[in-house]
Amino acid sequence: MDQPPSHPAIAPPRVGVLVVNLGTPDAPDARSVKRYLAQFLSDRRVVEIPPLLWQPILRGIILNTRPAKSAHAYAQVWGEDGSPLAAITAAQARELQARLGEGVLVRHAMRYGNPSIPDQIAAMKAQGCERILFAPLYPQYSAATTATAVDALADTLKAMRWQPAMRTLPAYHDHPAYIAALASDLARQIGSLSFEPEVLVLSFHGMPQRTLDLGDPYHCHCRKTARLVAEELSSSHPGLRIETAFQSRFGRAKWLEPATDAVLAKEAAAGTRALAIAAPGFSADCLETREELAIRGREQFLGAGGREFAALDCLNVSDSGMDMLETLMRGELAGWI
Ligand SMILES: C=CC1=C(C)c2cc3[nH]c(cc4nc(cc5[nH]c(cc1n2)c(C)c5CCC(=O)O)C(CCC(=O)O)=C4C)c(C)c3C=C
Ligand SMILES: [Fe+2]
Ligand SMILES: [Fe+2]
Repeated sequence: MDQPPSHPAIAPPRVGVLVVNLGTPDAPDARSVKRYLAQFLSDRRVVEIPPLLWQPILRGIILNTRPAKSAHAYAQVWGEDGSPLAAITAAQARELQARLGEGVLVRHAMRYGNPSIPDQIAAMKAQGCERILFAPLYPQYSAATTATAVDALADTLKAMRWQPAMRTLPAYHDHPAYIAALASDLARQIGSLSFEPEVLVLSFHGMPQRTLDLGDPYHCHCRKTARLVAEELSSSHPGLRIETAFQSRFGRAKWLEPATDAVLAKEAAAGTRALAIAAPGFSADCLETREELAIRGREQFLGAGGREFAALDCLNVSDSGMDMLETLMRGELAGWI
């Protein structure tokens, strides 16, 4: 029988992967932070207060006070390659590109700030991507993170005549590859500490309690991640107690509890001397891990009587972290590559 004709001259449609994270200011100064916070905190998925009430508070108070304070915090963690969140997200995209090979174009975008989602989708389309996997790197789904990133994608597509076909990466809070990556990376980091922690605190970014009451799955996703990681770690570290907490409270409303700073103070007061803290909900180290946990968390714990403290790294571009991201992306790209 004749072989079916091959068409070497016709290149297959190019597939793209756009990894997305929250975003960060362009520079650690009050002006840049103000621009970033104005965009971030005007997002109605993030602050669910009617704009007629919220915008005067935001423009009249918050944007006149917070940028200077936050810029000081950013300056403490800013590296030679800029904001840790930006540098690590870019590195994750480069590493994924190397792993997925030439048939797939990998880029990164930020929900707030740069590089923006519309700019990156347009650039990928211009480079021939007719199919794009949109991958917000939030393991736990929330409307304030995952949904708003997908909203920005939808707005982008709405303005395009010739849209690429899209898939979005689902939450992966209980994906076996994610749990295994966390358990092995945390075990590796704990094993290389100069002390043995009595407690490992798993600190997730907080959300208003109201979002849980309204049906946002974020809190349940965080709890499930913590339970699964604790189960995996219990075999390698049977004596290690694991606690879950929620950090970064913003505003006056009630947020998810227990609050990380309260847990650190309570542990020290109860006699815990050696403690490690990790932030499994952040795929890249950022202000909230390097400043809030590693600097202020340390001060809180040691100031309340603790002796040994370690803030562990996020998965970032570790081998286990990148193995996990490659597994997730290949799973979603099935049938496309
Ligand atoms: C990982 C998930 C995140 C959730 C959920 C989240 C909710 C959330 N955040 C704020 C307010 C702020 N967050 C800020 C920084 C920040 N938040 C996340 C992630 C989540 N936020 C990250 C990765 C970062 C770090 C960004 C960086 O540049 O490194 C900030 C800015 C910093 C500051 O001024 O403190 C604010 C403000 C709300 C209100 C919210 C839930 C509704
Ligand atoms: Fe946040
Ligand atoms: Fe914070």
